[in-house]
Amino acid sequence: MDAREMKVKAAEAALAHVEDGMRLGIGTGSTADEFVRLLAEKVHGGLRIQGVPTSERTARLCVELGIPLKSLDELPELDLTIDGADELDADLTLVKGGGGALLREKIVAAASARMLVIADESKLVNTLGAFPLPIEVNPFGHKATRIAIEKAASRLGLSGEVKLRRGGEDVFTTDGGHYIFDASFGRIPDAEALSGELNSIPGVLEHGLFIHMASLAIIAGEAGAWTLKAK
Ligand SMILES: O=C[C@H](O)[C@H](O)[C@H](O)COP(=O)(O)O
Repeated sequence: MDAREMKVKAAEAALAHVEDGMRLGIGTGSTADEFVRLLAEKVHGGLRIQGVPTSERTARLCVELGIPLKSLDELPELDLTIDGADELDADLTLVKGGGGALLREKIVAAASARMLVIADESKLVNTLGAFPLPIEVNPFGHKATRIAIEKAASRLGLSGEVKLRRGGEDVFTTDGGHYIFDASFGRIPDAEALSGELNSIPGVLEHGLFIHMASLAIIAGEAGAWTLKAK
């Protein structure tokens, strides 16, 4: 089974958690896209849901496939969000933002009663940090913000390149018009401490560590899909 087939397996298993009438946060990325495609089939078969997309990319795919959408302002309380991750550990702490959608993803997940993560087994790690941590920042003063991020990391004994994400020739900008730094700190032994340090920097809008947000993960591997529950 290749990575794409595993993503489809995880997405299929996630569909079992979607109930008629739900207000559903819809994630971003290649795994979330597989979920959207399967969800669209259910919607065409009569399932009634209202979706809130976590990015313009997901919104476009949902519209193309006929999934009814609302904005989070129209539907500020959600039953369930289903989203992918770049990394997750056994405590269901996540690294997200590889696709640049982390701020909206975190806002939508925080507005949801439950967050369900779907991933292929390559995303499950013992310690987070092999995937560079995305940090969304205000373009204003972003160089000063980078220095503040490096200093904050060094207070925790972390170091590594903090690189401004580019999209081709240009600086990558998020749906909200912000920049992203990808921080290669290596292993993150204390995600809560790093989160606290990053959140105290004024130019940081959000970081990709999702802590105590997901209640369940569906991981797909060669042997099929299995679930991991938050402790
Ligand atoms: O910003 C993007 C999101 O956090 C994605 O959910 C994450 O990057 C995982 O994406 P994929 O399913 O493509 O690996």
